[in-house]
Amino acid sequence: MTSKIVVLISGSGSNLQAIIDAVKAGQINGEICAVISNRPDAYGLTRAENAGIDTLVLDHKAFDSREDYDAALMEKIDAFNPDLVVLAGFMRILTPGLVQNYLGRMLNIHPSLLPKYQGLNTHQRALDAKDKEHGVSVHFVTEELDGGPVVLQAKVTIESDDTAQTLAQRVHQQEHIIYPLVVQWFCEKRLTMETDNAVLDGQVLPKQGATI
Ligand SMILES: Nc1nc2c(c(=O)[nH]1)N[C@@H](CN(C=O)c1ccc(C(=O)N[C@@H](CCC(=O)O)C(=O)O)cc1)CN2
Ligand SMILES: NCC(=O)N[C@@H]1O[C@H](COP(=O)([O-])[O-])[C@@H](O)[C@H]1O
Repeated sequence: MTSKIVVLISGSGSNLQAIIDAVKAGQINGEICAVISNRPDAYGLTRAENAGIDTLVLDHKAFDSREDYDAALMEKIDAFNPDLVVLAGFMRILTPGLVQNYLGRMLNIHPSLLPKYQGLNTHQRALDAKDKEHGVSVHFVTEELDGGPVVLQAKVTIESDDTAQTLAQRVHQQEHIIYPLVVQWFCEKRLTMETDNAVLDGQVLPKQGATI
């Protein structure tokens, strides 16, 4: 049975593109039913249109409150009755009501080695802290911002001449490898969220997720 996927974006959509490519290549047994953006200018919308995927813009600026926005967003998402909701650079903090509705079937990709650097501006924060390594985490979405069970991480070494831009570029490369893999695990029904844990092939994953 092909899994139905709705992807939420806010920007360039390079992670969306990686997932589109993996579906097209048969790596992911799923169908991207729709791509929804909170920003009308997101290039990811063009990527979706080029792939023949339905797109929808739900501009958060058109709503009076976060709750009103999320209620409208839920209505749009549920119209596709997805098995999985993928946040691919979706830059809105989601309210508890929406998160509960998709608990265990909503994934996010975050550009840090969680639990380090939840929130924004992660690359510069890692540089400012003079960290030796950085990376990316794919996790289930819970009410706690970037606090959900981690499924998989990938690491990159921070070089002495790195800027936030050069670091982000190397992190992106890892993102495009691990996100399609995690989506594939979910679509193969190998990956679940049980209480506060990510479980792969029946095994509870460690705090930092699986290692590939
Ligand atoms: N309840 C949750 N909502 C979201 C999660 C989550 O784990 N739980 N993950 C984030 C994704 N994210 C980082 O990975 C993230 C996105 C947005 C923000 C943020 O501060 N957004 C601001 C607006 C910023 C902007 O428009 O540029 C806001 O919503 O006011 C922090 C982290 C997705 N949501
Ligand atoms: N807090 C969420 C966050 O910062 N997510 C990050 O936004 C970028 C989206 O790129 P993309 O639009 O090219 O996929 C990615 O680097 C992702 O890790």
